[in-house]
Amino acid sequence: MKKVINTRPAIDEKRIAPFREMEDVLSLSCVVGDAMERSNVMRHDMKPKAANKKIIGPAITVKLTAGDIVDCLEVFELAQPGDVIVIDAFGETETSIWGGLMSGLARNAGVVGAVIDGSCRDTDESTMLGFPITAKVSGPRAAHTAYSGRKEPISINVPVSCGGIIVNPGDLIVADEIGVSVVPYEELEEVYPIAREQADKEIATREEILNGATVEELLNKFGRI
Ligand SMILES: O=C([O-])CC(=O)C(=O)O
Ligand SMILES: [Mg+2]
Repeated sequence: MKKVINTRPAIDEKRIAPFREMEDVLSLSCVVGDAMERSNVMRHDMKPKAANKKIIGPAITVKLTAGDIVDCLEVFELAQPGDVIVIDAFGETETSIWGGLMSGLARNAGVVGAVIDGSCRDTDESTMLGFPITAKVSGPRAAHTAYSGRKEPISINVPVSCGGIIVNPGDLIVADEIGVSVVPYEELEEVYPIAREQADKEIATREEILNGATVEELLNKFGRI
């Protein structure tokens, strides 16, 4: 059975850290999407299914095979602390490829969340562990791995399609209760100052609105809402 396991190109944590420090920013996936002129925003149906907290970190990618999707048990040996596991399960909704025990293994590897274009289950377990999952759907039916023991076909650290967006290994994932934005690794340094500036403007605008500012006043001062 097909098995491709690539090594991810080295990640410069200095490019990732400023985004991690934005964890408290409200509407973060929107701010980051805006900073890329609305590109690289996943489909609306990619939503938190467990432990509703933000997921910020570089992607380790998993590509599964439509018609023969499996549990990606090998990814836990490859994931680095701080990683986000991004799984392309071809949007399959009737068979879950992630469960609560896998959340425990991911957490032990230091993984900060999973983003799945497909289905997950055992979401109560993942919430109990504080391990956030964003996925298309959730449902109880398992993949065949639990019965067959087969963990292939699988490709790890290849470009994948997730929520309608191409994700390369090392791209930055920003997921919150609203959705998921993806910053290509080579654009991190360009996108960060734009996102930070918009976040700061929004904080100031929010304050002005609480103090009763009008749309005209806000446009004059900030140039946008
Ligand atoms: O079969 C699965 O999807 C895996 C599972 O339940 C778990 O990790 O707890
Ligand atoms: Mg389970």
